[in-house]
This record gives sequence, structure tokens and C-alpha cells, in this order.
Amino acid sequence: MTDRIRSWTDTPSRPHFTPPPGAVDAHCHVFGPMAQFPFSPKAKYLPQDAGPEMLFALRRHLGLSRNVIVQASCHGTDNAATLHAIAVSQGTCRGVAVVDPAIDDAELERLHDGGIRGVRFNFLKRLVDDAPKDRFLDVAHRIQHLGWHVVVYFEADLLEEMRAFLDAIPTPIVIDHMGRPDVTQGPEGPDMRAFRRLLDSRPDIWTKVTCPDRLSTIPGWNDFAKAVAPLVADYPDRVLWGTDWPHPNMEKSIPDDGLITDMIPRIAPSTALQHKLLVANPMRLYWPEEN
Ligand SMILES: O=C(O)c1cc(C(=O)O)oc(=O)c1
Repeated sequence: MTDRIRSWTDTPSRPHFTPPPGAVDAHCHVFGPMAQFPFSPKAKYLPQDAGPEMLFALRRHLGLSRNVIVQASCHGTDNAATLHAIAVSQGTCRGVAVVDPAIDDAELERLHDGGIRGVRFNFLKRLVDDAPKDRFLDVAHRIQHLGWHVVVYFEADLLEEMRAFLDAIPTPIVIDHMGRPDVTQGPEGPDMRAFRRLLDSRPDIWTKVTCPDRLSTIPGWNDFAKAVAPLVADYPDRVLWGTDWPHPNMEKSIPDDGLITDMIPRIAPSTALQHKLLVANPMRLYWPEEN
């Protein structure tokens, strides 16, 4: 690997939208700092440092209160950077880990004590070398007693193939970025219809209505807003929102976090929906003891 890449801006615009008190950014990452937390030898990208202080500065700028830090693929199965960010957050962060399926129960307990509340299974070939479904299922059974959930990242063309695996997961499931539908097809397009069938198949599948910058094909992201708003309206208790900062792999088209935050009222137009999306739902999943 050559130069370390930068996929975020230091000067995001200030959003017009004011998030409600206690709003959670339920999908973001930290990168390094590398000197303290080296990247995985298997990492598919080598980013510049984007540690917790930068994340907290962005959070203040956007008017958000808490973060759920999702272990980024560049850190492999060593969750030290994520745990560090949670540890210095004074209770304002929780996390989702990526684990080696051979992990033992004592290590899972240690992750729980460090603020981890879920494991992520990543099926994107450009991000990971392998995704062993049988071993992932074993992990899913072993985290059940901790009250954790499973976060799954896959692309729309894999959805049908994923169904048997998802059906067998015994914990709640959160789908990253809606399984990356083609939003240009619109809210009634085949990708969104297939995704709704998945959500309808069991009541404990949640999704992150995230990443207009990744999924939209047009400036202004109208296709994303149009395709996603009906999903938020129809599944208001099972949706989560996040910035996706520091936007892994988006170095060629760095998104503005202010504009990402301004997508919220476009997909969740009422204050009631905004409160569910930003406060009630993520709190139920990540800080259940406060409910
Ligand atoms: O689409 C991506 O490139 C991407 C990568 C990662 C990661 O590297 O963990 O996480 C995401 O949520 C999205």
C-alpha cells in the first residue's frame, strides 16, 4: 500500500437542521491514530488518522450528543482503536466490534465492559478477504446472552443469497446502509421492494438509513431522499441514522457532513420521526439501561 488516504473534510458546513437533544450518530468510525493503533496487515485502504478528538469536534459542530463507533475494516479484528475512543468518551460512545470467530467468551466479556454492544459481519469483497457464514453464525449464538445484536454489511445483489443466513441469526440484526439499494430505481424499485420484504420477514431487523453520498448518483441527493423517506415512514421504530464519518474510501468525492446532517429532515420530516430516528431508536439498541 502507498500513500495514506484522506476521505473527510476538516471544514464541513454547519447544518441548517438542529438535531434534538440527545441525538445519536449511530454509524461512524475512527481511524487510528496509527502510531498507537496500527492498521491491519489485511487492510484494503490505509487512511490518515481520524481519532476520537476529531470525531467529538465534528459531533459538536453538527449538534449531536452521542456516537456509535463501528469498527472499520482497516483495523481488522483488533478493536483497540474503537475501544480507546469509547473509553475517552465519558459514556457518550458505544461500539460495534469486528471479531475473529475464534474469539473466546472472556474476550467477548471484555469487549462488553469496554462498551461494545454488537458485532459486525462484513460481506463486501472489496473490504474483506473472507466472510465465513457458518463461523459468523456461531459468533451470533455466543453473543446472544450479552444482549448484543449483529450488524451486517452487504450489497443489494447479495440480498437473496443472504436470506438463509439472516434467518438463522438469533439476535436482532441491523443492516448497514440498507444493504446498498440502487436508489435511482425509486421507492418502489426492485431493490427497495426486496429490502422491504426482508424487513417484513421478522420484526427485529433494523436498518441504517445512511450514506446518501455513497448511494446517490446526483448532486443534492434527491434520489436518495425520495427512495428512503417512505422507508423511514413505514418502519419508524427500526431505523438508525449516522454520518459514516470519516467516510472510508470516499476520498474521490469527499462528502460534507453538514449536508449529510441536513438529509435528516428530508427523510424524517416530522419531529416525532426525527426523535425516533435520532434518539429513541439508537438509545433502545445501544443504551438500553437508560430507557
Ligand atoms: O463502503 C465502504 O467502503 C465502507 C467501508 C467501511 C469499513 O471499512 O469498515 O465501513 C462502511 O460503513 C462503509
